[in-house]
Amino acid sequence: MSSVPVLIRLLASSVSVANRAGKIVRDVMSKGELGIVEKGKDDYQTEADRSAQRCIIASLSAQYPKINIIGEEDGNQIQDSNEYLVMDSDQEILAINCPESLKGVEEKDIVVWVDPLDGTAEYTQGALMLKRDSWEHWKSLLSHPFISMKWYLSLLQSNYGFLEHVTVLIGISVNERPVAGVIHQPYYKNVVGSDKIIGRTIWGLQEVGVGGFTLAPPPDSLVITTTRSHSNAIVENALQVMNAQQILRVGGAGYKVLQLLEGKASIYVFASPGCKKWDTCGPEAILSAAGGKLTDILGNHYKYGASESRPNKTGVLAAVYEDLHSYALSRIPQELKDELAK
Ligand SMILES: Nc1ncnc2c1ncn2[C@@H]1O[C@H](COP(=O)(O)O)[C@@H](O)[C@H]1OP(=O)(O)O
Ligand SMILES: [Mg+2]
Ligand SMILES: [Mg+2]
Ligand SMILES: [Mg+2]
Repeated sequence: MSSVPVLIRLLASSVSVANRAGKIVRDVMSKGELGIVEKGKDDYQTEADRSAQRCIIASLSAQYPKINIIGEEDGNQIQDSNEYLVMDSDQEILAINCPESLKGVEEKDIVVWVDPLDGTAEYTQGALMLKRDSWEHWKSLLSHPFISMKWYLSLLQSNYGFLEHVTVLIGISVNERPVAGVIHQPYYKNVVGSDKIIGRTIWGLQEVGVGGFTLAPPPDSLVITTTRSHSNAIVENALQVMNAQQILRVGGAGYKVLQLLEGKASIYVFASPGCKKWDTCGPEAILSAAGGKLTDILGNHYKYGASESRPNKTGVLAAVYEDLHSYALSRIPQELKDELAK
């Protein structure tokens, strides 16, 4: 076991712990007590964000004490409880042949960025639907004098779908660059034979490739994926200049990169400082392992060293093909770049 290079062991542990974190996310939702805390404008934290982060950080730091692990949520890193410790490792990942360039990486060279729940806005909005799932409740809402049939149906349809946008993100960086990552989707539904399976885990490793899903080419027409809960005038301006056939507005950085990987969207455009290093490290690692590119709106790569500032101040621009990324970059007006870089 110890002959397996630390980077491979860490990725194998990250896959296992992300699965467990996804179960925590679902369990908090089923219990119905979300414990929502407002951190800032349009910025929330729930019990699922806190518990999933405790699980990931406690488990990884117990096994890799010298790695620098940085999580989105504050104040819950140190816990005595062993309740959340996950010491399993994904066997498929453990069997991977480590690329020569990563064999010599030591714990002290690694920075891990953890987003225990990406898409918190969508998670809390999805809860609205699940919590009140009794038919009696929905029937009484329908007869309410101020609720129209149209509003009622759109609420019913949309809120369930939001939960699919939720992901757990673990990004592994070495020398400031993301080299491996995990995106776990706790509410992904799949049917295999007669079994219904909930949740899936996508991984990527530099020079090796990606797994846990089927990589697909981008759509024939230009489809943008972007924020649905953190828009503003500059974000909209950057979308308009792309000349796209379709704009998909979905939650979470992880989910949007998944849409690129699965051929549902051609480019991810977000001209705003809202995303942080833990939002992009894992997704960027997977996207680049698949041959794609994630940068800021100016076309520069973010750095993932432990001392880097957390916000991705100059936005996100990503695609699974280099030429799509270059096209998108060429459409962004200089004034918009200047405005974000200010
Ligand atoms: N203004 C913002 N404030 C807080 N978090 C943001 C903001 N904008 C983006 N994010 C984070 O980036 C992710 C992707 O953004 P969006 O869904 O708007 O495209 C969000 O799910 C959220 O991560 P998180 O849910 O982990 O807090
Ligand atoms: Mg958050
Ligand atoms: Mg996030
Ligand atoms: Mg988060």
